[in-house]
Parts: sequence; C-alpha cells; structure tokens
Amino acid sequence: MVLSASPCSLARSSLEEMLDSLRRRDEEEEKKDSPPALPARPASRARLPPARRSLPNNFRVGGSQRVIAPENGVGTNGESDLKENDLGQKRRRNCFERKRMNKDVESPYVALSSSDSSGMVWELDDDDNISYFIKKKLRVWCRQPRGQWELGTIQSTSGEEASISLSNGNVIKVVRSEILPANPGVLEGVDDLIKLGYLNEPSVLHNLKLRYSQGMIYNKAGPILIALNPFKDLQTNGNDYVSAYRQRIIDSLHVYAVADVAYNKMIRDEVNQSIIISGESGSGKTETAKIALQHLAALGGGGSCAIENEFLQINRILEAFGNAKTSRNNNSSRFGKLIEVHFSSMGKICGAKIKTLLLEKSRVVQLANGERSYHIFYQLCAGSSSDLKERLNLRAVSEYKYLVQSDCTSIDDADDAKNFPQLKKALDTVQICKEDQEMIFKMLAAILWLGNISFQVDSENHIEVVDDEAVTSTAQLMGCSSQELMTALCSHKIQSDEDTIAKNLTLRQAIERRDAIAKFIYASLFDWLVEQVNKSLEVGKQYTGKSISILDIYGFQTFQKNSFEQFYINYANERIQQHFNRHLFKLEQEVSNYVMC
Ligand SMILES: Nc1ncnc2c1ncn2[C@@H]1O[C@H](COP(=O)(O)OP(=O)(O)OP(=O)(O)O)[C@@H](O)[C@H]1O
Repeated sequence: MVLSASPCSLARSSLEEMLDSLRRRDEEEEKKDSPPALPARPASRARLPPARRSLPNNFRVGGSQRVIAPENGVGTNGESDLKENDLGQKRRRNCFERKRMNKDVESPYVALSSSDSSGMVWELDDDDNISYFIKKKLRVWCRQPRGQWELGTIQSTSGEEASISLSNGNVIKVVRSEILPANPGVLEGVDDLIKLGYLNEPSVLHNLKLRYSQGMIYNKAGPILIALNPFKDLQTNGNDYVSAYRQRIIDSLHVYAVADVAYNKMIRDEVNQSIIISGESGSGKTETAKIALQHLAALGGGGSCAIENEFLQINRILEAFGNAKTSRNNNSSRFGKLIEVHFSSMGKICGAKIKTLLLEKSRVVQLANGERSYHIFYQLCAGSSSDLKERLNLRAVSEYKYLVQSDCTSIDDADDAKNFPQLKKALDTVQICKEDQEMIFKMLAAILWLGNISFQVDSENHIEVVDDEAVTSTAQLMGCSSQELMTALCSHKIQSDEDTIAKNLTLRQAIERRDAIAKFIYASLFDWLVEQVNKSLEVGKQYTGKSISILDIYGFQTFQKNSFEQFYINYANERIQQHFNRHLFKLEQEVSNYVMC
C-alpha cells in the first residue's frame, strides 16, 4: 500500500484539482499525441534520495542508452570506491545479459570512445560484470523455476548459463537473464528503498520482507510511505503512541509522519493537502486511513477526544452499510471515500466532509461463494429486538434469498448481534432520529423481502408475480399495495403522445427489474446516510478553506464475470497508480537532472 502527501489548490478539494489537472492534460495529450504531463507537485523541498549523493560528480551519461558511468576510467578508485560506483551505476541494469568482453580491465566498467566534447565515456560491460561478481564473491539474486528469488554467488559461467552457489549450499544452473545483482549486506533493511544501490524486484521485496520480519511495517520510497499489513495489533497506534510520537520519543517511520507532513505544510505553506492511499484489497488501506485520521484528530482536536469519537462513530456507520466480507478481506470497503478534514487558521479541526464514490451496488443482489452482502443486513437480522422484528416481519438470515445465495452468512471474530446496538448508538451520535432509523430498517427489510419475490410463467407465456408473503411484506414495508408492486414488477409503461401503453416484461426482464429496485433503494439509502453524516459534521462549524483530504478507494478487482462496476473501479485505480508513477518517476527524473547539472 502506498501513501503520498501532495499539495493542491486552496479553494477546492485537492483531489478534484488533481483529477482536473489530469483531465486537462489528457485532453492536450489527445491533441498532441504525447504523454500527459505531471500534475502540479511541490516545487521545493523535494527530498533527494541519498543514493544519488553517493554518485561521483564526474559521472556522465553516454550514448543513447543513457547509461551513467564514471568519467575517470578504470582503476582510479580503490575497491570500495569501485563497489560504491558499481552500486550507483548498476541500479538501472536489469540483468547480466551477454554483451562484450574486455579482458584487460579489473572493474566492471569498460571505456568507450566518444565523439562528444567531454572525451571518454564509460559504459558497463556485462561479461565483465559477471567476472567482477565472481572475483569479488558478490551476492546475486537468481530466479527459481517457480518464480521465487534465491540469494547466491556466481561460481562460473558457460555460454548463457551460470552456476550459482546458493546460501543453503546447493549449486544450481541458471540462465543469465534470470540473475540480478544483490545489494551488499550494509544496505540490508534500509528504511528508504531509494537508498538501495540495486533497485530491482528481489532487492525491494527482500528489503521489505526483512523489515517486516522485524516488526517494521513502514518503509519509504522517496516521498511515498509503503505500509505493509501486519495482520495483528502491533501496539503502534493509540493515544499513548501518538503523544510519544509527538514528543519525539519515538521517531520510527509511521503513517503519523505522513499526517504530520501534510498538517505542517497546510499550516506553513497554506496549501491544501491530500493523502492518497492505494493498494490491493486487504492490504490495509482503510486501517491506514483510520490511523492517519486519528493522528489528524489528535493534531487538530485541541486535546479533546470528541472529534476522534465522532470519526469513530461515523466510521462504524460507513462500515456497516459500505463494507462486506469478500474472499480477500472480512471487512472490505465496497466503496471509495474521500474524507476532507477542515482546519481553522489556528490549525484546529473545524469540520469534515465525506464524499463517497462507486458503491458496489451489485453486491446487494448477487454474491460470490464465500462472500457476504453488506454487514448491516446480518446485523439487522441478528441484533434487532423482538419488537422491531415484528414490525418489520423480519426473519433469520437463512430465510432471505439475497443472503443465502453464497455459502457464507457469518464471519469468524465478528458478532453481528452485538454490532447492531452499537450501530444504533452511532446513528444517534450523528443525530439520525428514531423515526428515521426505523425507516432505514424498513428499507433494509424491504430489500430482503424483495429478493424473495418470485415469478411464474403461464401457459400463454405471460409472466406473473407469485402472490405470497414476500409480496405482501415488501409492499407493506414500501408503503404501497401488493397490486401496485406486482404491476411495477411485471410490466413496463410506455408513454406515447396520446396514450400510455403497458407492455409485459419477460421473466428475465422482471428479475432484472426486481434486482434493479433493490439496488436503487440501497444506493439511495447509502447516499442519504452519507448526507446525514455530513450534516452532522457541519453543525456549528465554519469552512475556512484549509483542508487535508484522505483518499481511500477499494483496490483492483477481477472476477470470473466482470461488469461495468469493475471497469469503473479498475479505471479509478489505474488513474491513481498513474499519479503515483508520475509523481515518483518525475521526482527521479528531477534528481537525475540535478545530478547531471
Ligand atoms: N495497521 C494495521 N494493524 C493491524 N491490522 C491491520 C492493519 N492494517 C490492516 N490490518 C488488518 O487487515 C484487515 C484488512 O485491512 P483493510 O480493511 O484496511 O484493507 P483494505 O486495503 O482497505 O481492503 P479493501 O480494499 O478490501 O477495503 C483489517 O481488517 C485488519 O484486520
């Protein structure tokens, strides 16, 4: 999962600014048929990766391959310098491919003559690289047949193959293209990936894994924070930890640092900030967003826990109505959210706004095996009082077709019955009155009963609704007559200039109509709830124009059958990934330019 803080304009949401800027540039791109430019980034204070600083000043870029090499030639440095240069140079090489031999040299660099005014330019030569690695017994990564990477040292080469002695003592043969240079031990477990001399896939994964095994879930990649899901409580959050962090008793990498940077920049530079959280489903985006929000509440809450508590209760509502168990995550957010926290000129929280996007409506009517619908349905069935059950004619989960179409109705470690009264308390906190709460539960029960409505086809191929308890309960909960409901489910009205013609639906169309009504009710209910939450966040607060936004949308998804929803979700993720790539690589490019100047 990746986090980054970036400033945007004052008046508008920073995400809106970012998306607008991307849109504008894409339009230009279409015209020019050239890659879109980057969105605005901080002009100053770009943190220069330390690895760059270790490059000698006399490094030049040679040839069209843009290979960076030392100007002074072979053997001018000692062994350590060579290794250092080696690290600086080869970070962009992908593998030891066969190229050209120069037997006279001691180092992996080979001199090439150049017509450019700077004289000699140096280029890495891969056979010499390998000789150098063999001679110095430097470690390499080699890819195993099943795709995993193993650490070893090259013993010898023969044609396109190399013999690698693995750390467990085995010797294996690997093709050269499957060998990558490994970083020296001194770079093991660096906190910033940019410090790695070789920035290849196994080196990055090894570094993350090593730190993870030592309980360090946070890593940096330049200005980006990489948070790994610990799947357990590491006791690195909470009020005690926040105050220790603020007093600088603890200064290890943390989401708090990202929130701190965003907060300080907003106050100092008076520029709105965004924290963008991206990653695959179950990687910990929502948890990370909560931790960032908790820290912002501590920074801007003026010592009071009220705002923190309010965020907690709002979160409970959003999770009940917007989260569900998926095959990857027992509490997966099935919607995206942008939380805008507003601050006064003194840096105190003076309001917040939640914008939600892309709620997965299809989940209400269609479930994959091992997955559940939205938590609220199970909470309502398990936790409502007998009075409420009677008013809603509510049954057990097992009696509703929408809920039993998957083989999963409960979650380990989650108590639906216990969560329901807590949800009602949260609804009270955001000032949703008892009458409105009753209406919410009525709508949920109506959706469940709607799913139980079935159809039959008569001898003349006419479709009819089976007039049973499902129809009467749905109609009663919706506040209409059974006949009105059955007509709406079976026929389609076409309005002509003079007349209204009723056309009978086919069985498939009727089922789609029924499901569409259920999805529409749920999506409208969700939007209404978010509106109520925002109203409660607005009470007595004044918008000052200063804000920090946290974006948390659910990750990429591919199912056996993908719909327009997946297209939307994956497209949104693509754009965020694109922003991340542009942000990171543009920064790299700037540093390159800086080094070359
Ligand atoms: N920092 C953390 N500390 C402890 N547990 C965590 C942390 N981050 C994630 N988890 C665990 O992993 C689970 C999944 O995390 P989370 O719901 O945040 O993932 P996500 O990336 O938001 O997934 P989705 O995209 O499906 O919503 C959490 O329910 C929690 O059990």
